[in-house]
Parts: sequence; structure tokens; C-alpha cells
Amino acid sequence: MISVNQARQFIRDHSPTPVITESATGTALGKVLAAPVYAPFDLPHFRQSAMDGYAIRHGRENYVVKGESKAGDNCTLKLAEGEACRIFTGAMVPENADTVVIQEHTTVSGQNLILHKIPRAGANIRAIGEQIRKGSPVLQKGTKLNSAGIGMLAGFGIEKVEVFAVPRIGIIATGSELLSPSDKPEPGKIYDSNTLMLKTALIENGCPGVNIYRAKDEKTHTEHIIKQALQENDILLISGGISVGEYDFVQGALRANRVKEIFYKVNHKPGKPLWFGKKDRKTVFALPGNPASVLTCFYIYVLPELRRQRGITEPENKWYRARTKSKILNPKEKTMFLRAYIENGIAEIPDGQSSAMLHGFITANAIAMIPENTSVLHENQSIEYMLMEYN
Ligand SMILES: Nc1nc2c(c(=O)[nH]1)N[C@H]1C(S)=C(S)[C@@H](COP(=O)(O)OP(=O)(O)OC[C@H]3O[C@@H](n4cnc5c(N)ncnc54)[C@H](O)[C@@H]3O)O[C@H]1N2
Ligand code: MOO
Repeated sequence: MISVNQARQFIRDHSPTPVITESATGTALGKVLAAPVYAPFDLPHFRQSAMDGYAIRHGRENYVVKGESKAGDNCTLKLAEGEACRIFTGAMVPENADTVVIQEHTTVSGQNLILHKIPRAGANIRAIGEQIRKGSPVLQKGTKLNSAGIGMLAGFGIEKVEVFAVPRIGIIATGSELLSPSDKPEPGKIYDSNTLMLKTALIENGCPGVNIYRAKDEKTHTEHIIKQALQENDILLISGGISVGEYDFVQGALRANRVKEIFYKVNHKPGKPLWFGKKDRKTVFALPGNPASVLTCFYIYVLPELRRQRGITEPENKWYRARTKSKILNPKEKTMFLRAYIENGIAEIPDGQSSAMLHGFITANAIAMIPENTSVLHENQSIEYMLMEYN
């Protein structure tokens, strides 16, 4: 059986090069720029007042107010010596004005303006190009767009950007025992939780384009659903049916669909019968059906691959170290992944770590890892963990 690191390396080695596409700026949240964006003009591109007040030629205490410049006006006024212009925040500063005095520091009577506090020369004027110069990079290639990035692009009137395509992901839930929420409970059946859980994890991690399929534990039906899902998606996440029982049809169905097996079974817990394969550019993860196995394998193996395909520059999970709150045993010489709660450098491992139990994940903020060659960690020993955060 291969190790965790070998499995991760296989996935990296078979990752397709990310696809470049165009995205509307307004829908580019979480997408990664595939090319730098250069400023098409200076920002600001005209001298702007930073305050409500009066634009002046610095050096006097008394002025005559000659005109007004409000936000949006194309101000054509030229100030002569001793003249001032009423001005508002964001408005164009008239030619020859070099300073804006805030209105709180003035007294006005008719057209006469008296300053009772003299600003420093140049005060309250945003210079041309002060934020960004025309032609300089606004956003670098590899930037993951957040609200500020999108705001910056919008500030330049940029409507479309070149980004790495976000993969379309198909989730196939296999199992004749699965019920939908609208179904009545029945003996022997369970409600499908993996589908919605995976879909939510994908949305949390920047992949909202999800198609959902359900396959019964039947050979031809499983083959048919996999065929359809392969046509409609870039990545398949299959839940269940990958173990060794007579009703586990996933492996055979993938073979029948000419998906090449890259590895099957990893020396870790939970999720031992994890299967990974490839067909042309498409990657397939068959995740062992126990809910905690599904979610653990998602974080450890699927998530870095999603980031890679989305063009994120550092796609691997980041591992940190904390101290164990209490003793943890790992008797089976497997890498053990544990739902963990990390606070102030202390790792607490909640009860209920069975593959079938999900509740430990709800309050966990991390997955802790004990290597296969470590059979015990005593209290206050160092343990590695990755944070489960939104990306
Ligand atoms: N003889 C052996 N039996 C098993 C082995 C083994 O090595 N030899 N491995 C065990 C391990 S480890 C795991 S993990 C499971 C994985 O099995 P499958 O991937 O075939 O998953 P299923 O049997 O279909 O389901 C396992 C479990 O999870 C429940 N399940 C499945 N889908 C869903 C869903 N969408 N929502 C909620 N729960 C789901 C399912 O009902 C089962 O209880 O195999 C062991 N067996
Ligand atoms: O690997 Mo399975 O997830 O132990 O039950």
C-alpha cells in the first residue's frame, strides 16, 4: 500500500495544466488571475480634493470665492492670485490651486473667505497617479481575487479579466441505501449526507460549479452515471462503493469507462480504500463512503488538487505544529488523520474519531496528523496539523 506522501505525489504528477479563460469582473470572486493587469490610466487621473472646503493658492489668509467644483464636474476654472473655489470631496481641483482648506477652518461672508487656520501647502489634494501610475501593474498574475481586487478592477472600468478556469465538479453518491430529504425514513436506508457535505466544502473552497448524480449499487447503472458525469465535468468525486464487497461497483465501472487507475488504497486512516485515476485531462477521486473518510480525503487529497487546477500559486496544504493536550495512540502503523481543535498552540482531539462519525468535524478547526512510524504521542508532544479554513 502506498504512503500518504506517495499518494500526494501521484496526484501532483497527474495534475493537468490549468485552463485559461475570461471572466466578467463581477463574477471573478475567488478566481486567480492568469495574466497581470496593468493600469490603463493614472489613478486618480485628475487632481482630486480629499475634503469639503475651498481650493486656494497657498500663502494668504483672505480670498474671494470665484466658483464651485463638485464631484463629477469638469472644472475649467483657473484661479488668479487671491481667488478661491468652493470644492467638495472627490471633485476636480481647479488649475493653479495648490491646496484645499477644510471648511471647518474658514469663515465665509458673501464671497469673502477668511482662513483661521492655515493648512500646509499642498494639503488635501490627491495627486494624479498617487495611487497607481498608468502602465504599472495593478494586480499580479496569480492574484486570487477578493473584494478589494474586484473593487480595484472596477475602479479602472475593467469589465473582463483573464483567469484560470474553475473546474466543474461532479459528485456521484453511490449506494442503494441512500435516501433524499423528501423520502420517508425506511429500515436499512440512510439519508445521503455526503453529497451536500461535499458540495458545501466545494463552495467554501471556491468551486461553486457542482453537478450531482446518484448511482444505485448496480454495475450498469454505476457505469452509465460515471460515463455521463465524465462528459459533463472536469473532476469527479465519487462517494462510496470503492471497497471490496460484491456490491462495490465503482472500480469496475471506472475501468469500463477507461479511467486509468493511478493508485488504490493508501496507508492512512480514515479512508483506506481511496482510489485516484485519470482520463485525458479529467481527474477522478473515488472517496471511501464513510462520511468522515470522505471529508478527510477531501481536505488532504482533493483540496490541494482543486487549488492547483484553479491556478493557485501555493496549492499544498500548510502544516503547522501544536502540542498535544493528552496522549494519543496510533497502534496500526498507518498515518492517522484526526479531527482536532487547536487553540493557543494546544491540540485537543475530540472523541468520536470513527470513520462513520461526523460530529467531531463540526467543532474541529483542524486535521491533525500522526505519521505511520509514530505509535504514540504523549501529552505535550509536538503534533502537526492543517487548518480547515475557507479558501
Ligand atoms: N472487507 C473489507 N471491508 C471493508 C474494508 C476493507 O478493507 N475490507 N474497508 C473499509 C473501509 S476502511 C471503508 S472506509 C469502507 C469504504 O467503503 P466504500 O467506499 O465501499 O463505501 P460504502 O460501503 O458504499 O459506504 C461505507 C459507509 O458509508 C455510508 N455512506 C455511503 N455513502 C453515503 C452517503 N452519500 N451519505 C452518508 N453515508 C454514506 C454507507 O452507508 C456505509 O455505512 O469500507 C470498509 N469495508
Ligand atoms: O478508512 Mo475507513 O475510513 O477506516 O473506515
